[in-house]
Amino acid sequence: SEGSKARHYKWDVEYFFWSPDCVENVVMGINGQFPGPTIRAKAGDMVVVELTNKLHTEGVVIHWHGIRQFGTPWADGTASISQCAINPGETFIYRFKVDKAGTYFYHGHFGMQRSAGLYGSLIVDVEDGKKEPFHYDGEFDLLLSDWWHQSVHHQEVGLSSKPFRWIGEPQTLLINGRGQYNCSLAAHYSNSSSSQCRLRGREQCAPPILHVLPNKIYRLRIASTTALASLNLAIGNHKMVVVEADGNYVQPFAVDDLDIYSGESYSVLITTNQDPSNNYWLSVGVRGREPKTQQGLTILNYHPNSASKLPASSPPVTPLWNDYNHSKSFTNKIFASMGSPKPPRNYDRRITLLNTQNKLNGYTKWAINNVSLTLPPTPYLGSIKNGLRNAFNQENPPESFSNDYDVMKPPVNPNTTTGNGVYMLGMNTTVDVILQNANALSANVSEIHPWHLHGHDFWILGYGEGKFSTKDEKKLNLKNPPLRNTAVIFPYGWTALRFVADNPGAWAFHCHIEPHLHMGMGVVFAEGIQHLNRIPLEALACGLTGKMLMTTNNHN
Ligand SMILES: O=C1O[C@H]([C@@H](O)CO)C(O)=C1O
Repeated sequence: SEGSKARHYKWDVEYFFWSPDCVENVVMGINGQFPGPTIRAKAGDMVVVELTNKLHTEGVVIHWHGIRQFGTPWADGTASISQCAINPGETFIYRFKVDKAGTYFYHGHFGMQRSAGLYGSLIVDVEDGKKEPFHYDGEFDLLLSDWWHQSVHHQEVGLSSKPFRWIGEPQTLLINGRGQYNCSLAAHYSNSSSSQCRLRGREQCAPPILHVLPNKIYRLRIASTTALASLNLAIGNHKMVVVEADGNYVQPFAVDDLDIYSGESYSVLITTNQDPSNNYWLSVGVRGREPKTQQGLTILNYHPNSASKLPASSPPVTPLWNDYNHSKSFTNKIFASMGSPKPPRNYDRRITLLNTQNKLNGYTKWAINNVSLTLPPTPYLGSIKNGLRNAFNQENPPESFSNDYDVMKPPVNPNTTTGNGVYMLGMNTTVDVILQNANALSANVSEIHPWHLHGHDFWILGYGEGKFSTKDEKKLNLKNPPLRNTAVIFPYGWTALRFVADNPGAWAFHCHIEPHLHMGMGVVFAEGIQHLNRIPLEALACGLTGKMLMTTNNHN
């Protein structure tokens, strides 16, 4: 359309010293900023990011989470899948269209670089002349994350050591990259041992205050790029009306608190109609795992109160970590808004993916249908396009798992295998995925896993308990299922998804918990790569010699 334009960014990715939680550490940031700069564009715009790798000894890529990359699969920013990691000193230009208004973010997608701090917000406004289907007077973007004091290198080595060393729970929860480790903003209200923070407000770890006027409506765009934590967000005295999820409008519904899993985003509307002589807490707490991390806090500051005026009551209490009924009741309120695209009535192929924690020669892994993903050195996009059959396992990974597998018990035989095969999907076919959760290695443990799909949105047709069976099919929602790019599986449960394989490319589908992906918890889908005319050489070959050799050997 006429108003669409290119939004140009020039970014350097580098490590620098920073104090995200008042403790100095090393972060991976962009142009000296942590989190990285916010991208703000309008639907229909072209985003162009000229990314230079200023790390000393590591490659890097950036994934634009929630952007489907129609026609530009090489810009999806997944190392080994859509491109070679960008070498130190090299510049790669990401060029892609943002075709749908919504709340998105971007993050590293090589090793565990997202955990190192490589992330930022990506907000797409409606195109000129169009309106959002709701009104608001102001907006805040809240990017939630979790933070460890141990370096990501240390974490990666621990996870792939024998015996396995788990990363543990985060030290601090961050809101827009800011949290407090050695003090609490709300110590005043509790009899805990932590001391009251004495922030002057200019520190890197000072909370991002939400300055509001009374009797207005604000849109909070909330996205979670946590490495591990499932979160619950609440604002004292204020209801939130959920209007958007993962860049798709939903039927508005009001809640007191909101569960958000890594990889998800929401927009909520709040009305500042409470006693204007007070300020109010915004709290973020851990759910789904036994919390060992203090709530993340900031303040909703009513004008003209001072931002340092403490609220009259203590921060909202996060629901119990294992109150899964609370989580499910929130999830079950999310439906597509009227006028949203509806799913096809039938599917062409159903893939059932069993999620298990396993062992491999004494190492701890996560496996999908007993295959733990290890990415090959050659990006799939190039090896599939060029028919390089030695680049990865050519057999189709398993479509399902054995009928007699008991999802309620630890695996009888915990030994798994590694693999790097690809689910080749027929172009424009309708694919159903049943994500099946199961018991982990220890008895009576089954964890939450948020699954994120690249290159597509999917419809969430339903959630259920225990093992998915054919009688569950009749209960699937084909009427108004929400479109999303991330869906959670609850402990011992299943989640049913449907999408149309209509976007030529190689697409990751994986657990968005960073250490779980590192341990193999993902699969790769590919469709229609033969329909792509030309893949930019710089995505598939590194350095000038790589490009030169690609050109001379390219017989396509
Ligand atoms: O992958 C994981 O490993 C640990 C635990 O299962 C073993 O220490 C944990 O909580 C995970 O999510």
